[in-house]
Amino acid sequence: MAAQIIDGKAIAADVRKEVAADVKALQASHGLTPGLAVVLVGEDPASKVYVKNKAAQTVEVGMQSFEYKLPETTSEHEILTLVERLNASPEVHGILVQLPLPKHVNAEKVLNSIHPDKDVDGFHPTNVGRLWIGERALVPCTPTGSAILAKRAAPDLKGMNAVVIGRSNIVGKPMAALLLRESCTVTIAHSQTKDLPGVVREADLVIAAVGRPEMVKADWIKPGAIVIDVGINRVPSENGKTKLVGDVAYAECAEVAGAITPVPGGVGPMTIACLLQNTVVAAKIQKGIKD
Ligand SMILES: Nc1nc2c(c(=O)[nH]1)N[C@@H](CN(C=O)c1ccc(C(=O)N[C@@H](CCC(=O)O)C(=O)O)cc1)CN2
Repeated sequence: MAAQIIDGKAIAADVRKEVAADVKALQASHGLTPGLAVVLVGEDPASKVYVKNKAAQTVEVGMQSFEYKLPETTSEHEILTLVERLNASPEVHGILVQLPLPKHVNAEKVLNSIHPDKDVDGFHPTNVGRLWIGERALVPCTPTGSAILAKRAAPDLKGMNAVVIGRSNIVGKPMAALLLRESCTVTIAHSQTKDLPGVVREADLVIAAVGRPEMVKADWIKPGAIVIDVGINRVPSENGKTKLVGDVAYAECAEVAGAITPVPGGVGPMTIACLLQNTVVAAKIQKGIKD
C-alpha cells in the first residue's frame, strides 16, 4: 500500500497561523511585538532565497523583521560587532546568522556570540545543554519541524524505535534529544555505522539527515514505518537542469513506508515556520512570560 504523504507545506501554514495568533495575544496582553534579525553574509543564491522567505514570513505573522545583508568580504570582527549590537537591542528578540558563512569566518565563534535567549536557531551550547537536560530551551528549527511532521503521522511516538541517520549538531543530535523526550528508543546512525541498512530496517521512525542524495532505499525500510526526509540535495535532472531530492529514494520508499515526507514540500517549509515559533518563545523568555 502506498504511504501517507505528510504535507509539510500545509502543516507549516498551520504552524504560521498559530504563531500569528500568539503574536496577536502577546501584543494584547503585554504590548509586545517579537522581532527577528537575520544576518546574511555573501551571495550564496539558496541562502538569499531562504533569508528573503524568512523576512517575508516574519512580517506575515505580524512580527518585526530586521535584515542585514553584508558583503562576502565582511570580516569576522564586523559580524561579531553586529551581533553584539543585536544582543543589546530591545526590539530584537531573535537573532539568526544564515549558514553557510564565508570560509574566512569562524562560524562557531559567531554562533556562540549570540545571546542564548536570542538564539532562535538553538545552536548555542547553553541551548544544547538545556535541551538535553529537559529545561525550557530554544530548539533547532529543522529537528523541531521534523518532530511535528512525525507526530502528524503518529501523534504518540512513545516506545517507537527511532533511527536518526546523521550526527550533525544542527540536525542529528538535537533530533535524537527531541525523540528521546517523546520516549522513543533512539539510535543515532552515521557513516561508520556497521550494517546501516540493517539498523534502519529495525526502525518504526526513520529520520534521514545525511546530505547524500537518495541514499536510503526501499529495502532499508520496515513496512509501515514513518520516514522523515531532512535532505535537500540539488542534483542534475533529465532535462539538463537541476532538481531537488532528499536523502531518501522517495518513489520506492513510498511503496513500503506507512507515511513519508516529500522533498521539496516536507521538512524544508517547517524550518522557517519553527523559526517564527522560536522567535515568539525567545520574546517570552526575555520578558519572563511563562508558556
Ligand atoms: N542559520 C541557519 N542556517 C541554515 C539553516 C538553519 O536552520 N539555520 N537551514 C538551512 C537553510 N534553511 C533555512 O535557513 C532552509 C532550507 C530549506 C527550506 C525550504 O523551504 N526548502 C524547500 C525547497 C526550497 C528550494 O526550492 O530550494 C523545500 O524543502 O520544500 C527552508 C529553509 C541552511 N542554513
